[in-house]
Amino acid sequence: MKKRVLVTEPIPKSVVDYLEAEVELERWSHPEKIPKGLLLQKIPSFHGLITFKDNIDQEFLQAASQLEVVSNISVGYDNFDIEAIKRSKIIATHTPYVLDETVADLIFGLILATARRIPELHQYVRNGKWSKSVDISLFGHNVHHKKLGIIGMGRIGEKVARRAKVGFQMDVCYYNRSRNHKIESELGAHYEQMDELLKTSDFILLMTPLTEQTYHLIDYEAFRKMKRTSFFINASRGAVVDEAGLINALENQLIQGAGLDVFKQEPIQLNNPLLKMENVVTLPHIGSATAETREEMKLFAAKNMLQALRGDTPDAVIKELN
Ligand SMILES: NC(=O)C1=CN([C@@H]2O[C@H](COP(=O)(O)OP(=O)(O)OC[C@H]3O[C@@H](n4cnc5c(N)ncnc54)[C@H](OP(=O)(O)O)[C@@H]3O)[C@@H](O)[C@H]2O)C=CC1
Ligand SMILES: O=CC(=O)O
Repeated sequence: MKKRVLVTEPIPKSVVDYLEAEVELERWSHPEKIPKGLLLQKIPSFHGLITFKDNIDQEFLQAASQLEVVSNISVGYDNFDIEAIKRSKIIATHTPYVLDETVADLIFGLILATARRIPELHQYVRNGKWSKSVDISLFGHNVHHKKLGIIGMGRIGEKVARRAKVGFQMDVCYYNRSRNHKIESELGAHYEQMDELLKTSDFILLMTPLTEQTYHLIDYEAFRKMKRTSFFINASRGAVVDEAGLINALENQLIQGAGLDVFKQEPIQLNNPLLKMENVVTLPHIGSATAETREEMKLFAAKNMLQALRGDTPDAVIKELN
């Protein structure tokens, strides 16, 4: 008898066909997330779950009596309670590498949009304000040859560093808990302690995972150390920043602007003060959201699932569970 897999995110036909060759599939294909109650009701009859952002917590795991594998369609897995999964012996996988270039492209888009004020000027043209040469008060700032500080120089950070060094001749420094010797020797990016990076960078990119250690890693005190002319970019997870501290820092002009793909609460609430600030560019968590890359991520998640259900080691088991 075929094993049963539940997929709670829309997937393309190619991935459906790939999975159905080996397993019996049930799909939740609505644009809105599956309600938690319904997921808990359904999950006892499944061996596998392919998910995008469902919370895989203790309550879910208790209900998932036959579950063997949970496969996340994303590289970040802060929606997983890793300690609870360890105790359950369920295999958990994610989708690293396939999205790195795409997310790095988006991050450069955010850097450029923020420094060159692209959304604001786009609106200026559309609102019919372009009647003479653009006033100096609307000029942006250079990106090329500036200093980029990356907090979290991992797979995606490296791709951003490459773009910054090769395409924009930027001075790139980074902070991690451990040294990334490859990026130092290949690109000449240099390691700096966090304080030094905060004090000297023109652009500060946050690219760590969200963990207990990184929760509110950047708070008001961190913004106080940054240059008043600096731009803060976050494409990691909203909770790696203390969002109230960021709002405060922007209101007090401790930094010049921010480019944000991720927020404390997603979707963002419309009364969030960040949405009223001209010097803040906001995106709806779309780092990996191109048609090509999302399809590749879904295929990768499906491969991880089938490998695990066959008893093989999946290509991308979450490292704490390896
Ligand atoms: N906006 C979007 O759409 C997307 C967001 N993301 C987010 O980006 C994150 C990073 O992805 P990826 O590059 O693949 O991950 P990696 O694991 O490859 O890189 C993460 C880096 O963060 C560093 N890091 C981890 N913990 C700390 C810490 N406490 N202090 C300082 N540095 C730390 C790690 O170095 P070390 O261990 O040496 O400290 C590592 O270099 C994902 O977890 C996800 O949350 C990912 C894809 C798309
Ligand atoms: O945020 C997206 C991810 O892949 O992580």
